[in-house]
Formats: sequence, structure tokens, C-alpha cells
Amino acid sequence: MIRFLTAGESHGPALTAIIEGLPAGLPLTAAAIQADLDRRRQGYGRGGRMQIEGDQVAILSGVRHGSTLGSPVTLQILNRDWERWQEVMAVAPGMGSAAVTIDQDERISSLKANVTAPRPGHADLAGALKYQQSDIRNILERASARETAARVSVGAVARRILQEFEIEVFSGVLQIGTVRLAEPPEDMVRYREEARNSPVAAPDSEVSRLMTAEIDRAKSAGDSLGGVIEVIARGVPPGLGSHVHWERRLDSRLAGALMSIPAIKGVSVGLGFQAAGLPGSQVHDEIGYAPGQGYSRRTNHAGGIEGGISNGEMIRVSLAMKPIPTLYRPLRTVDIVSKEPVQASVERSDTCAVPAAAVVAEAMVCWVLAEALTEKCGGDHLEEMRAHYRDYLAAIRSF
Ligand SMILES: Cc1cc2nc3c(=O)[nH]c(=O)nc-3n(C[C@H](O)[C@H](O)[C@H](O)COP(=O)(O)O)c2cc1C
Ligand SMILES: C=C(O[C@@H]1CC(C(=O)O)=C[C@@H](OP(=O)(O)O)[C@H]1O)C(=O)O
Repeated sequence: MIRFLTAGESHGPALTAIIEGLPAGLPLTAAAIQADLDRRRQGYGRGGRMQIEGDQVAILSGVRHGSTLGSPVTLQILNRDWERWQEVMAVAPGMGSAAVTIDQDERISSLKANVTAPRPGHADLAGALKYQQSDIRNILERASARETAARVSVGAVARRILQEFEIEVFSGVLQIGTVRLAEPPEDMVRYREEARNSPVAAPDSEVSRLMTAEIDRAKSAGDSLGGVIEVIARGVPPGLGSHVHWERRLDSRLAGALMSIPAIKGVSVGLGFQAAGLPGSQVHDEIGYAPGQGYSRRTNHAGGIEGGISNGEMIRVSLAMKPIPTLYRPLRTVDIVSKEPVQASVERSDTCAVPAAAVVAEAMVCWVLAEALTEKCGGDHLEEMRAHYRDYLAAIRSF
């Protein structure tokens, strides 16, 4: 069983992740993890923070000479912004009242440590009530999607496992605000792969231009945007997840992992909600068989999962992201100390983080698939996993 924990506040000294249960012998370098972290920072629509952070990852344990040891792997990403926030974020008492100055182009001249005007749509009010905090900063620091940098580093390690078994995971942005792909491109897989290196949808596409223009318009209006993401996993063998118990179903595990990403409000597998309005004859994927090649499907409306088990087709999941809660033209709220009506607090913020969330979504899909794969073909060393995988594939081929 593999598992992970993350820790760290958005403006604290560092983010940390510990991964436990990895097989020994997995080639792992910081550079492999860095590639995904760099993609997460680059999406169009982000605020000033991404210019400050370098998101450089360091491996602090569990690896020697580029190979995992089977012991817990610790990953660390320092927060560069911490240098400006040390007093506000001080661990010792009595140092928390200093103001932080934010550049004018961030449209906030100074930012007090104590936050008392909860932002509709963020964790501010619900978290303050639950944890009995009169300074909302004590909530927002951990609710911030800064934590997703740690998750992307964990997902990159999971991706390393999947790569050893020729499983690929990639994503694309299907919609930003009202701009959506009119029709799926003919070669969806190629399109999604291209989207990997693009700030919004696919490079040099008309839809990308429309999406970036939509983000620019929202930014100048002091507003924010959400959108839709698709994640595809190719090369997944049949047999990950299980029908035998609710928490082992691969679709439920993917949905839970993807819903855990801040601002994700809907997850669908394959046709998803569309399937509800169609007759069965147009939804279910007919089964074929060719000697030597095994079973096949003409369609993949199920998104590669039936009965909570991967069926060997591509896994396709979509995610709906709501618009960013922090608005530069703030919504009405109530001050939690004075109880007076006020405008919501304005923290420096992204206008749209859908492209960044797509990279986070890939990381979560990588994690769930790596977890399911290590369950199916586990071993203390990568070679042991490989041997189990070979035997399993041979059994499937002769089925
Ligand atoms: C990559 C990413 C970046 C985000 N950036 C911001 C941001 O700059 N400002 C903001 O208010 N919310 C941002 N969010 C969304 C909030 O973190 C999220 O809405 C909040 O934690 C409340 O959780 P919920 O939306 O799931 O209810 C971001 C989310 C993601 C995934
Ligand atoms: C720091 C990241 O995202 C942050 C997520 C976030 C939020 O409220 O979720 C608010 C912003 O934080 P800040 O006020 O420090 O700019 C984003 O920049 C990141 O993705 O690394």
C-alpha cells in the first residue's frame, strides 16, 4: 500500500510531502518531479505569486544515487514568499500584527495579517466557525491551493511508477468561462498531448486565443473564471480497482481524489451526466474479440471503467472547476468581529487557475492509478512488481 501526507501553509517556510510504501529500485530524480511542478506554475490567468515562487523540489529522504530505497520519500518545496511573510506567519506568539506590502500591480497596497472579512466561496467562514478562529488567516493559509504544489510533486513520483509500466497520463482544458471546444478534435489524444505544453488549450489554436482573451476580460472586470478539464490515462491494464467493495471501486477513488482539489465541484467518468439522457443502446460499449489481440471495444463511453474496474480502454475523466472565490471587485460579506456588512477581503489572487488545476488533476489521477497498480502487482522491489505484472498480463492474454 502506498500513502502520502502533505504539510505546510501557503506563506509558511515550506511545503513538505512524505510518501510511504514505494517499492525499492524505482529510478527517481528531482528533475523528473520538477518537470510537472514547472507546468503547474505556467498556466495562463495566474496572479503574481507564480512569478515569485520557483517551486524547486528537493528530495530529503528515501532515495540514494537516483533510486528509491523502499523507505519513506520526503519532498520539500521552499516558499520564496516566506521571506516577506516571516513576521505575519511567525510560529512564536506576539509577532503576528505586521503588515505585508504587496506590489502596486497586484492592486493591493498593504495587507494586514488579521483577516476578518470572509470571502464567499473560500474556506474562510466555514473554517473560522469550525476551528473557532477570529483571524481568518489561520484558515486560508492551509485552505490555499498552494498545497497543490506538494500534491503535484507526489503525483510526479506516482507518474514515475506508471512510466515503468508504460502507462501515460495527460490532460487538457476543455472550457474556460463560456469558451469551450466546439467539437472534439479528430485526434483527441494528440490534442491533449499538445495541450501539455500550452498555457490554455492547445498551442496556436483559435480556441486558446479566445480563452486567453476571456481571462483578460475577467481580470480587467475584477472578476474570475472557472472551466472544464479532461484527464486521460493511456495504457492502463484491465483489472485496477474492484467491484467487490465500495471504497475499492476505481471510479469512486478517482472521483474522491479529483474532488479533493480546491474549487473542483464536479467529476464525471466517460459520458458522465450525458449518459443519463441517452438510451442504453447508445451508451454501452459493444465487445469484440480477435484471436491474438484479445477483447476490444468500438466505443469508449464508459471512460475505461466498468464495475469500478479498469477495462483496458483509455480512462477518461472530466472535472468542473468553479470560478476563483477571491474577487478584486469583492462581493458583500460580514465582518466576523464587528458583524457589520463589509466587502470581502482581497488577497492577491489568480483570475483563473483551470490550466494549473489540470496539472494537479493529472497528479491525482497518477496517484490513484499508481496506488491501484501497486495493490494489483505489488512488491518490495520494482523488479518484483514487474514480474507480477508480466504474469498478470500473460494470464489476461490467454483468457
Ligand atoms: C491551482 C489553483 C489555484 C487557485 N488559486 C486561487 C486564488 O488565487 N485565489 C482564490 O481565492 N482561490 C484560488 N483557488 C481556489 C480556492 O483554493 C478554493 O476555492 C478554496 O480553497 C475553497 O475550496 P472549494 O472551492 O473546494 O470549496 C485555486 C485553486 C486551484 C486548484
Ligand atoms: C500559491 C499558489 O496559489 C495560491 C492559491 C490561492 C488560494 O486561495 O487557493 C491564493 C493565491 O495565493 P497568494 O495570495 O499567496 O497569491 C494563489 O497564488 C500556488 O498555486 O502555488
